Amino acid sequence: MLALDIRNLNKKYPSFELKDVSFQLEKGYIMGFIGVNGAGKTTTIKSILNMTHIDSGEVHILGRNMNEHELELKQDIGFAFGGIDFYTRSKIKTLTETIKKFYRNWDDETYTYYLRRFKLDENKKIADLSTGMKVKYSLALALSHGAKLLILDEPTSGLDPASRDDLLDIFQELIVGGEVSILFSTHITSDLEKCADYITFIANGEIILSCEKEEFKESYLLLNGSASELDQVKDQMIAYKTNSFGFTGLIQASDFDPSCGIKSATPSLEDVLIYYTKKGEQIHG
Ligand SMILES: Nc1ncnc2c1ncn2[C@@H]1O[C@H](COP(=O)(O)OP(=O)(O)OP(=O)(O)O)[C@@H](O)[C@H]1O
Repeated sequence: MLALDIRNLNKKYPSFELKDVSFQLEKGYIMGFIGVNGAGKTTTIKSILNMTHIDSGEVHILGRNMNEHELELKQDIGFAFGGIDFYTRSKIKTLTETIKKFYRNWDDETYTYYLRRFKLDENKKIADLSTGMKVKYSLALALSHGAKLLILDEPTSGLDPASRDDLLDIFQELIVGGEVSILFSTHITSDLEKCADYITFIANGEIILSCEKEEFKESYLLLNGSASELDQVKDQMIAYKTNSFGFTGLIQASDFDPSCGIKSATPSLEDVLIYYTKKGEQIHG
């Protein structure tokens, strides 16, 4: 069963456009949503959650149409956009009392567990929390009402390395059993190396590739060659940089003929992001 099924989302801003965005997330898995600044991650996430008007397209969550079943579905979705920046003069305790009333399956025990795990003091005011603490508080809320689908926009970006590692452990704990699915956007590719099952990559409002993580990496090759070998592959490469030894660049695996003798290796996710960003340009290293 699909936890998330997004079909042909289109949305136009004056200077940006989501173009036919489609991807699917199988129930019980973690999907990392990657792309550079301004690629359209937040716009896609807001479109999924009906927080922005879309021009066309359909979103199905846990088998139901989001437009037709938004209120029920929001009970099953935990979402977080960075930290909380409203009711900043309230204490955590007071804000939680208000928010929990919206959720049928709110669980005080789970909430207390995450407050402890994130070392959050309920008596602190929102305004007095650090950026990372605000992120942790919004995650504690998202995790405490039995959500079956978590949609998190850059959940790890304000966190220190130990907290980030802990959060990735929590993600992995949550999907055990196959009932919970997670979509999270990030720039931190090491987070994805650690815990994503699937990768969806967006650039300029278009989905470039959405598939299982290893398949994603194997779709590309990192080439290392001498200056004289560059001419053989230059036109097929996504991007490359030259140095005193020759060149390094990214190519679609299907565009590469291994018999040409140029050294190739599977790239890291970071390599794919970096070179794709420079698509069409030549980087002088
Ligand atoms: N309300 C809006 N009105 C007009 N343009 C917008 C609006 N919201 C976003 N945009 C534009 O849409 C583009 C995509 O923005 P979006 O926030 O979706 O990117 P992102 O991939 O989440 O980037 P980042 O990694 O920086 O958060 C940007 O060029 C942005 O300026």
